[in-house]
Amino acid sequence: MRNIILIGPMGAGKTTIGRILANRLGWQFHDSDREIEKRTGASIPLIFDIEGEAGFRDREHDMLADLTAGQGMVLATGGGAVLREDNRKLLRENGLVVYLFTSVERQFERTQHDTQRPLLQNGDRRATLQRLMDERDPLYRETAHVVLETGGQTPRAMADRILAASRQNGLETDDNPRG
Ligand SMILES: Nc1ncnc2c1ncn2[C@@H]1O[C@H](COP(=O)(O)OP(=O)(O)OP(=O)(O)O)[C@@H](O)[C@H]1O
Ligand SMILES: O=C(O)C1=C[C@@H](O)[C@@H](O)[C@H](O)C1
Ligand SMILES: [Mg+2]
Repeated sequence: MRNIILIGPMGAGKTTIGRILANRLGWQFHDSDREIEKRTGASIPLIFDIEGEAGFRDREHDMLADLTAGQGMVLATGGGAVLREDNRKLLRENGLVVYLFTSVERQFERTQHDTQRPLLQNGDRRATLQRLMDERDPLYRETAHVVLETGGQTPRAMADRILAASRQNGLETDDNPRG
C-alpha cells in the first residue's frame, strides 16, 4: 500500500484527522484543497467565482493525478473528489481509500462558521449538506476500501482507528511515538 487517502463530505474531518495520522506514521500530509490554493495562488472561493465549479473540478483532477503519483503520504481529498469517475479510479488504484462517514447533523455543526466552502455559502446549509450526501454517499462507498463512521469520536481516536484498519489491510509501519 502506497498511500492512505481520506474521502468523505465537508466537515467529516479529513483534514484534521489526516494531519494527525500522517504525524503518527511519520508520513507526509497533503490536502488537495490546500495544494490547489498554493498552485493557483487563489482561494477556493475565488476559483469558484472566476472559473465556476467545472473549472475547479478540472484543477482538482490535475492535482489528484499529481499527488497520487507519490507515495508514503496521507492525502485528504476535497468533498467532491469522488464526483468524477476518473478520480474514483485514480484514488482506488493509488492507496488505501478510507471513507469518513459523518451524519449531516454533525457536518452542519462543524461547518457553521465556515466561509471557505463555496457550495455552503448560499441557501439552506442543512438542506444542501443533505442533498450532497444523498448524491455522493454511493460514490464514496464505491470508491472506499474501508468505511469508518466518525460518530462522536475525537480526531485522535479516529486516527487510531484508521491506523488499525490500515494494518488489517496490509500496512506495515512503525508507529511514531511522538505523533
Ligand atoms: N472527530 C471530530 N470531532 C470533533 N470535531 C471534529 C472532528 N473532525 C473534525 N472536526 C472539526 O470539524 C471541522 C471540519 O473538519 P475538517 O476541516 O477536517 O473537515 P474536512 O473533511 O477536511 O472538510 P472539507 O471537505 O470541507 O475540507 C474542524 O473545525 C474540525 O476541528
Ligand atoms: O464538497 C465539495 O464539493 C467541496 C469540498 C471542499 O473540500 C472543496 O474541495 C470545495 O469547497 C468543494
Ligand atoms: Mg478538508
